[in-house]
Amino acid sequence: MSTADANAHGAVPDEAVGLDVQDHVDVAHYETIGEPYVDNAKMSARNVNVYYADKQAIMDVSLDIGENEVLSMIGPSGCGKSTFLRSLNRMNDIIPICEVKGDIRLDGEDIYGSDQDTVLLRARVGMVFQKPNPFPKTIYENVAYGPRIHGLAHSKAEMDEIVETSLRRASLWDEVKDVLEQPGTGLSGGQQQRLCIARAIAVSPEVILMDEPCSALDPIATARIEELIDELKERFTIAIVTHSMQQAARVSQRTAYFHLGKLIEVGDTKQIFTMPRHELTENYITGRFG
Ligand SMILES: Nc1ncnc2c1ncn2[C@@H]1O[C@H](COP(=O)(O)OP(=O)(O)OP(=O)(O)O)[C@@H](O)[C@H]1O
Repeated sequence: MSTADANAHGAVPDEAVGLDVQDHVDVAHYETIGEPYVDNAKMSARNVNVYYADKQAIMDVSLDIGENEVLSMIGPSGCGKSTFLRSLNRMNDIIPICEVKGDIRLDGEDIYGSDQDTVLLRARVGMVFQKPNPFPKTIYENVAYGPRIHGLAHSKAEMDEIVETSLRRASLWDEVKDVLEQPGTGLSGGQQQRLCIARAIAVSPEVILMDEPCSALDPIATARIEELIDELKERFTIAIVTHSMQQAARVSQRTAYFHLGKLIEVGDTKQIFTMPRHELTENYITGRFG
């Protein structure tokens, strides 16, 4: 029996599953259960290890994100979901003590290669954060900023077109088309988050990373973002970190469960939530810890 099978069949000690003792599970040698790889990978991570100085936050994670899929990443607080997500567009580079090891590819191209331009990479792999963070500029300028620095528009008409298309795709155009010169910060929280999504879309990304994009929003604003995610996957590949299992179940096709820096289980979202194979996954989704 492999380590993975042993884990799946209850080799995790009983005392490892309580609310207060999850930190004591020694996950370092666990193998991922499920299928981390897909045929149509847009991004692929292999043997990724991430450190903050001496502390290891991600342990040997291998995972694909399939083209035009929504992959959700779930797990207890501190399990490394955001750290892994940030590795996918080199946002961790801005944390001096953070070191990423392993291989991460976008369309087969090594994103940590010495010739990679991180500004261009972050346009191709955009990010939406937990707290809506519009620039202190007009609604129009929030969306136009990225296309301008990347030279994507050659005239005012072209820029107008990009701004309108991005706001339409972010499902915000009808609400703001008459107030484009007003500050983005004056919008409601949900509108601000859709503005941030429009800003990410405006530079024509291929992948959008979302780090708990709804955690600061009310249920109605959350529902709108979830609908939007469903529409966006027609054009983009999306990876989302969420604390809401209902949200993961609603928006994603595949779900990855992390625990103490390890990718414990990954698979079809329905299977993860109805028939988890690993005891740690089951304990988390049934609310025994998290
Ligand atoms: N900038 C940092 N410096 C040092 N340690 C960090 C830093 N960011 C995260 N960590 C540590 O790395 C580990 C993983 O953190 P991370 O934020 O990735 O987890 P998470 O699963 O996203 O947590 P949460 O659900 O609470 O947001 C934690 O132990 C955390 O304390």
